[in-house]
Amino acid sequence: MEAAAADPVAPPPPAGWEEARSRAYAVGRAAALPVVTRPLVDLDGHTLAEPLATRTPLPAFPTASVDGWAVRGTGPWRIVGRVLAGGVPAPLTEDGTTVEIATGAMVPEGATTVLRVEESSRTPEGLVAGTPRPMPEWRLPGEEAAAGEELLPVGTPVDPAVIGLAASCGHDTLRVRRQPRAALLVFGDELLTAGPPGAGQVRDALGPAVPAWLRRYGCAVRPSDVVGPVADTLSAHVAALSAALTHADLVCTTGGTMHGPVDHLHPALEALGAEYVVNTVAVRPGFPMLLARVVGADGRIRFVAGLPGNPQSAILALVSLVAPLLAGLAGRPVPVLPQAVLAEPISGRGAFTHLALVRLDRVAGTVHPLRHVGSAMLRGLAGADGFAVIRPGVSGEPGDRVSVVPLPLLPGERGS
Ligand SMILES: Nc1nc2c(c(=O)[nH]1)N[C@H]1C(S)=C(S)[C@@H](COP(=O)(O)OP(=O)(O)OC[C@H]3O[C@@H](n4cnc5c(N)ncnc54)[C@H](O)[C@@H]3O)O[C@H]1N2
Ligand code: MOO
Repeated sequence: MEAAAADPVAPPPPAGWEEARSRAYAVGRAAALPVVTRPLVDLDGHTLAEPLATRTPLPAFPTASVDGWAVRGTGPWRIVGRVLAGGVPAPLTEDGTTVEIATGAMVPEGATTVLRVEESSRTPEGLVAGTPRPMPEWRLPGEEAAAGEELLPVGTPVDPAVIGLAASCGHDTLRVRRQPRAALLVFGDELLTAGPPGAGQVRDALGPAVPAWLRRYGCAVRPSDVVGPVADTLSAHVAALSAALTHADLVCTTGGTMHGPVDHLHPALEALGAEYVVNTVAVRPGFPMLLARVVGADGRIRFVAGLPGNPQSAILALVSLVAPLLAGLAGRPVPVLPQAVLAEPISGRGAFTHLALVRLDRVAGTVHPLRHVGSAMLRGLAGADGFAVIRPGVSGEPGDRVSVVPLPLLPGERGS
């Protein structure tokens, strides 16, 4: 029997959507960005490259938690001084004495308790009287953390809460992964870059939008890193990609992912010696999305994410492939998708995963499919919180728990 000859033009089978995400994360993790030292003010959005440990016990000294009187022995007490926050007080050496103390001040050695100012009174002789509460009114050293204790693991995203904690632990700088640098090349020289569409021309909707999404995923994108429309020739595509790859860790491209007469992305990747990580994904919409890896002459690894030209499909490729890639590059854990309950049916897409635009009802914890969700449309996306994942072979029924791929929205957007 003769073996069937391989069809030289047959496309590779598409990767499953989950598999594509795992591969994108794994190649990013294997090429994690270099570790740098940054001052606290520049840390927001970075990722810890070392565990966050406290340099001292927290608190570092016995700290009064109320304004009042640090007393020794039983009262009434004779006033021998005052302790304000910021210094080391002299010890209280004699029973029956007290010092006035401010919240946050170091409790003097020898003090037996602290009496709240509003629960104290003065005797006619000018002594302090009152009944201290049974619970201590000061914080003990190490109550929150012991010296050297690890508070957050490697891979933790740095947010304002983490920055505040790092400062309270005595850090001036932290070791973090360098922020990824991204570039965008818009393919399709028929696109309009200003004014209303018409007469066969559409506005470039991705050149203005994709950099903003990339910044929300933590990338640095300079205005000069956004280039296009690139001329519809192979040489222009190769030149634009080569230039962008010299400084970007990730180059996103839009359009040209298929094999039409002016689709030059695949031949350009071949010319650059890129290897596919993912070449088409069994997902609707967004099927032609791709991710490729380019190893430079210097050994540095860069990535090209090919976002399909249909605008909603391009964003779908961002949330599907680029988000896990960036998590890997930053050394973060695999992104875990939140779940929600479907409020209305959503059809399946046969053997493909269906990513359906949904709005989240934050009170009910349900997701609702939107209208105007064609892959060439952006109207649905502008009201969406993310995409419900309808797995291959099934349809989504009301009451089903489904994973939701979130859009990287900020607080206050979509009414949250
Ligand atoms: N024979 C086939 N043709 C197509 C298939 C297929 O399976 N067989 N798949 C379709 C799917 S699905 C998609 S998605 C697109 C992907 O095409 P490309 O990535 O090659 O993109 P283009 O052909 O350049 O453009 C597609 C579409 O999107 C518009 N576009 C492109 N860039 C932008 C932009 N920056 N802003 C707004 N709109 C943009 C462009 O005008 C086209 O209408 O291929 C299908 N074809
Ligand atoms: O996958 Mo295309 O993105 O369906 O329009």
